[in-house]
Amino acid sequence: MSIQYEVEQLADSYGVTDSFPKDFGYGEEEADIEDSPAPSDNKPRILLMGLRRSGKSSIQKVVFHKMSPNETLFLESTNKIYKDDISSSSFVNFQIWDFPGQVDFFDPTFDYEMIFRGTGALIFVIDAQDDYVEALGRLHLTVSRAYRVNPEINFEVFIHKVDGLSDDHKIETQRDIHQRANDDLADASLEKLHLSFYLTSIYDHSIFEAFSKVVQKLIPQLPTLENLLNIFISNSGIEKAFLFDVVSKIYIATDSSPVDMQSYELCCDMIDVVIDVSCIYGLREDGSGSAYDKESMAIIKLNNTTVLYLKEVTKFLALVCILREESFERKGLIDYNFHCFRKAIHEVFEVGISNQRLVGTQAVGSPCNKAVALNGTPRNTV
Ligand SMILES: Nc1nc2c(ncn2[C@@H]2O[C@H](COP(=O)(O)OP(=O)(O)OP(=O)(O)O)[C@@H](O)[C@H]2O)c(=O)[nH]1
Repeated sequence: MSIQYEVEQLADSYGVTDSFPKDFGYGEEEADIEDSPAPSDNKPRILLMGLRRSGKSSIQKVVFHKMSPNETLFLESTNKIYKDDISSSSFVNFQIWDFPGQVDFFDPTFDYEMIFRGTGALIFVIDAQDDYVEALGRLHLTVSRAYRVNPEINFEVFIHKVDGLSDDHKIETQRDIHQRANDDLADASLEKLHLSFYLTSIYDHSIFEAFSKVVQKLIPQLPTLENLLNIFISNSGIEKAFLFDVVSKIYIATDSSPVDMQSYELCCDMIDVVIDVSCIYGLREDGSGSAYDKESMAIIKLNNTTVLYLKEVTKFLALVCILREESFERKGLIDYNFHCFRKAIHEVFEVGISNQRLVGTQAVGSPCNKAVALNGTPRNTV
């Protein structure tokens, strides 16, 4: 049971003391106070850009609005910037701006400096099933403009719709796009501008994985979360643990062992099952109540001696673990360690929230604005 000590040490390193309030209710007023720390337009943003029909709106709808991939076939073309504030339902307190296909940087009504200044990440979507030469030109123009305004932005390139490509074709497309995009940057003496590439599709979990990585880069507490997860799993005999944003199923942190897609998919499926069952049988007779609350927990034993263990951490976050049946015999220890882990997570975000308040007066576009504000644990004090 050494975890408690180590967890407390970590929390202490964040300046947490025992006198911190420990009531983490889910009352509506509490949520209101923390959910609206700034006027919505000032929230850090993630931009979705790319050519027409590359799949931007589909990505946003599938990841954050539970739209089924097939329904995206009927999405209409976006013709103005669509600002989606997901902070009321998600841990990550940011806005996603979905741009219409062609953004004209020379249009005087388009204030791109203002937009890029408050941006944490710019996702550029390239349709891998289409000829991507034009998209590469657009990518270069967009990232070079954005970089000049705000070099702190994370530039992420989604090579999208790869469900239609064979495995060899996927690798070849990624290599080619990577090479050409970086050559264009080198020609413009922009070697310092770093692009990250992901192969994505809305028809599998790759889009959630890619979005997880994009969001993780914007979470300042990530190293602490990873440390806490490492301590938790090594003291509990757990093989893999993910900290999930329940609503979007993006994982905001995991322990440092490598992520394999199958484990991630298994945990995503578990969240779906738990929420679906809870929606059907967990609400009160008059339909009130919540499908996910403090009591939410589930254990699923698979027929291959694997156990899945899910528990609520905060209003928006759940811990989902994969472990062997033998390790689950020490369930008491796991539950106790989880209790310490949960407490530490709350404390980490308490500190995050108080720090946010301190820097809250800083202007949009200042370096600290790159990190997204987080919907940690709502509290009743301002
Ligand atoms: N095969 C496949 N099709 C996709 C994928 N993502 C999106 N699509 C399809 O691509 C088409 C265009 O998607 P949209 O999301 O409307 O594209 P957009 O980039 O928002 O388009 P604009 O609003 O015109 O800029 C739709 O028919 C989607 O169903 C994917 O991962 N795989």
